[in-house]
Amino acid sequence: MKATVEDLVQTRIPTAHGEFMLHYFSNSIDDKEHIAFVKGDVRDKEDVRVRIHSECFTGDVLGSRRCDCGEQLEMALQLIDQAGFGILIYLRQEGRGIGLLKKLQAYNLQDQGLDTVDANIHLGHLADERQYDIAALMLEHLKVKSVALITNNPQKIDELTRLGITVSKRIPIETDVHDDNLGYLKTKVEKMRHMLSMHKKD
Ligand SMILES: Nc1nc2c(ncn2[C@@H]2O[C@H](COP(=O)(O)OP(=O)(O)OP(=O)(O)O)[C@@H](O)[C@H]2O)c(=O)[nH]1
Ligand SMILES: [Zn+2]
Repeated sequence: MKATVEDLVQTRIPTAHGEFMLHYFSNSIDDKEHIAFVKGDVRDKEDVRVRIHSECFTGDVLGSRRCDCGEQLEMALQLIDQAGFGILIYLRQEGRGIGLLKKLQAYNLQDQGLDTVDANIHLGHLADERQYDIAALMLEHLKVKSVALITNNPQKIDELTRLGITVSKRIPIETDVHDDNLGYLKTKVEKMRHMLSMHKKD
């Protein structure tokens, strides 16, 4: 049976990047609270700026410098605001799908010398367990014609395309490289094919 999503509540959220409508979705795949944060009118539009952001409690909420998530979240909202319309999909796939507990254990393994990929594998997981079916269904529901995807990750483009979404463009989202995130970003480039230029800020 085909998976489904249901747009249960829409509510207005004013932000530093203008006013958004928060769409709370339920779905037939998991019991998590996935969100589409929509600015302006996206219906039947081409090249809609879309960020598919995976939950990162440490980066998004606590401002951890181990990763680039918090900065990317802010940048994505800015990019959407600049266009006047767009969507931030917030998927509850903490720790690339392995959950917060395992991600924190993986951090401790990384402090012992493993990289992000090997730490996941050491814990019995794949390097990346995320799925994008729910995001694709949300985009279908919002009637977006084509997507300018805000990402450095080619796998996200491949997966969305496989799921029937037209990705017309890619918009890079690069944050500053510093000592705390250098290893993490290098592993993304070397092992996960991320398109990052790795400019270090002096
Ligand atoms: N397992 C694990 N997950 C991590 C780690 N660091 C960050 N994450 C999670 O990674 C997810 C973000 O994915 P990233 O690989 O940083 O970036 P991406 O979303 O694939 O790519 P972009 O679209 O270019 O940002 C979030 O769910 C974070 O919680 C880590 O060391 N181990
Ligand atoms: Zn993060």
